[in-house]
Amino acid sequence: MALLELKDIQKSYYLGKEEFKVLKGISLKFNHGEFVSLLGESGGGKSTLMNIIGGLDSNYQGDVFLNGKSLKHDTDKQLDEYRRKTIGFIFQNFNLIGHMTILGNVQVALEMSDLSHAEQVKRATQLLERVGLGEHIHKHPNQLSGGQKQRVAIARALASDPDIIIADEPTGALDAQNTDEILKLLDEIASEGKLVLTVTHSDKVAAYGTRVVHMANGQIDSDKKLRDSYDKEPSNGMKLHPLRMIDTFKMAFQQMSYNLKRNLLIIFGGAIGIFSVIFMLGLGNGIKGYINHQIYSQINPNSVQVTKGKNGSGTDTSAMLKSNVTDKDISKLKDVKNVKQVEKGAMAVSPQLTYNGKTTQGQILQTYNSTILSNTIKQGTKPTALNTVLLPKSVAQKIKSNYKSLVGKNIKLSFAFLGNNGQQSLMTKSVKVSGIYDSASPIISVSYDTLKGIYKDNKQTLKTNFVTADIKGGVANVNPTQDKIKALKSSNGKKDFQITGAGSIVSTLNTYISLAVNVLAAIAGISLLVSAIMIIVVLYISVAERTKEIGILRALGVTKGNVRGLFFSEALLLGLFSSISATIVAYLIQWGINSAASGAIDYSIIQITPGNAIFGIVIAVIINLLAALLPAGRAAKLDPIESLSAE
Ligand SMILES: Nc1ncnc2c1ncn2[C@@H]1O[C@H](COP(=O)(O)OP(=O)(O)OP(=O)(O)O)[C@@H](O)[C@H]1O
Repeated sequence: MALLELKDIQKSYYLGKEEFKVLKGISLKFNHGEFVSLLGESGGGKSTLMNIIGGLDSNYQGDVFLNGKSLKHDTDKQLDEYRRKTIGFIFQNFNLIGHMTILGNVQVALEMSDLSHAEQVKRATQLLERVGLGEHIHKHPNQLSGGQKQRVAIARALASDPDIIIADEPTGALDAQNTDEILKLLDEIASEGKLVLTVTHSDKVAAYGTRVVHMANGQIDSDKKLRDSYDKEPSNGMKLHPLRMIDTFKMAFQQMSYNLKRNLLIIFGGAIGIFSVIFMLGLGNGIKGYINHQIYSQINPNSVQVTKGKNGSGTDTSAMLKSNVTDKDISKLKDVKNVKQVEKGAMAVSPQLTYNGKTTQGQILQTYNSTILSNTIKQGTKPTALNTVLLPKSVAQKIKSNYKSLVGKNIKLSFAFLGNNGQQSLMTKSVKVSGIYDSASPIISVSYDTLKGIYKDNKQTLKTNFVTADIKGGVANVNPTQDKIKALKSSNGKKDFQITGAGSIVSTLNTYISLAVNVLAAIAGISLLVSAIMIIVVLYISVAERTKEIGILRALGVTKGNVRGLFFSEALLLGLFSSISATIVAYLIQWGINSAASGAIDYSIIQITPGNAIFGIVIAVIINLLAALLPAGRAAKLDPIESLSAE
């Protein structure tokens, strides 16, 4: 059985609907150890035939058999494997990869083998030594002469130990001396049992082989044996596979370092967008944290006020005044998970304080509860004793400039109330100042029993306008518990428990801050869109620049998927580098700003969480991979023959 057999190969090119028949029925058989020269007029279809034999072109009629097995119905992947294992290409214009050293150019074919990196380097070096380039292995192709370049191409073609070497005008660009040396090498390769197929215009080259095949008019018009072919079986070849992911990463990294300046600029551009997003999120955390810190240093976050009635939300006091929380409601609230205790509360509006003939108006009179932090009481104590009052500092100052001395003094407290008969009248009581607390909210506070007593004195009953629920555990429990309370049905069977007081304002405030921060981060995110477009453009340019390289890699048996992977790896690396550098810079700037601001505010105003950094990195990688979709797809679809002929 012949190593390679062509049966009635026909091939036409079409210009519009017009058919140009190039190959009109070629049948040939080739064996191991042959050095065949294919001669014929220019444009006669020699390269076309070689592309078919080499598995670069599968669009033809007739059949090619390798060891009796037809290639005709092979899939793209099988043809990739065929090129990888069976074919070694040598081109007239060398087709070396410019950004790799010549060692790299040979080694790239071995990346698809099972050899370790050290073994690959060893084999590539040996092959380069064999073609006489042992001293030049670290040079780049542009530092070599034409003859030297062609010897690199020969070493590369031999790297994967293929059975067939296809050399399309291997000496076309060389002088006489180099031609002789290359021919000698090709003959040596045939003598090792490989089939060497050369396309040539030169009779001298043709005379060097074991057989000359001549083509005319798309057919074989002569097939002459010049001497015996070499009677040697070739070695078993090596185990080969498509590029592995790590290899595509390595190649993408090499390519990036070759175009270092350009890639650094792209990384910088991408990093600006990621930095803005991470930094905005960190600033948002800081501002939210700072505001909460300020508020929670004055009120107890784990204590929430609950009232009843649709309009009782927020600080709507008139609605709160009408609200009446029943004992049944209170027992329901006590049953809510994480509610530690429930305190009754009541309130009145427009309280007046008279001391030494001087009257001051306050805003709200409220029963003392745990929303007031005891550490904000700077003078005196809580108003737990009957008929005592706790004053906010702002109100106390209005009564007496030396407000601290008010503690222990008796003061007249009066406030309006809506009587049982619907009439508004005034209640008055002399109370003792128990203490003064430091708060932004001007609430005058007495105990529930004190207020109840005043009502009783006036023959009125005190309604429980609200209750204070103490929530167990950390601040994190507050919001979920508030939600559970809001979802409860009250004694009238409706869902009308409301959260009031500062706690509800804090959570509303937090929602607004988060919203504002997310809007800012989204605006910063627009720069990510710009960087995505930049990546698309850069990768398209990269595909255009590397068209020839893609052709070379495909000829070596690199699959379409590998080519796609190369560009995805490049995009992924760009995304990782830009987002990691953006994260580092964001943390550095956070450190700088927080240290600089530490004198003015005792709080870290920028708080980038690990979650923010991971979010930035993941977003960058996703955006870059999405941006790579089109260019990578385009690169994978490139036709290897057209790519090889790209300038
Ligand atoms: N992609 C293509 N589309 C259309 N026509 C093509 C294409 N490739 C080759 N041809 C035509 O097919 C014919 C054979 O080309 P081919 O390159 O195989 O010839 P050749 O014998 O190798 O020529 P040369 O000795 O000059 O290299 C030429 O007329 C060429 O113009």
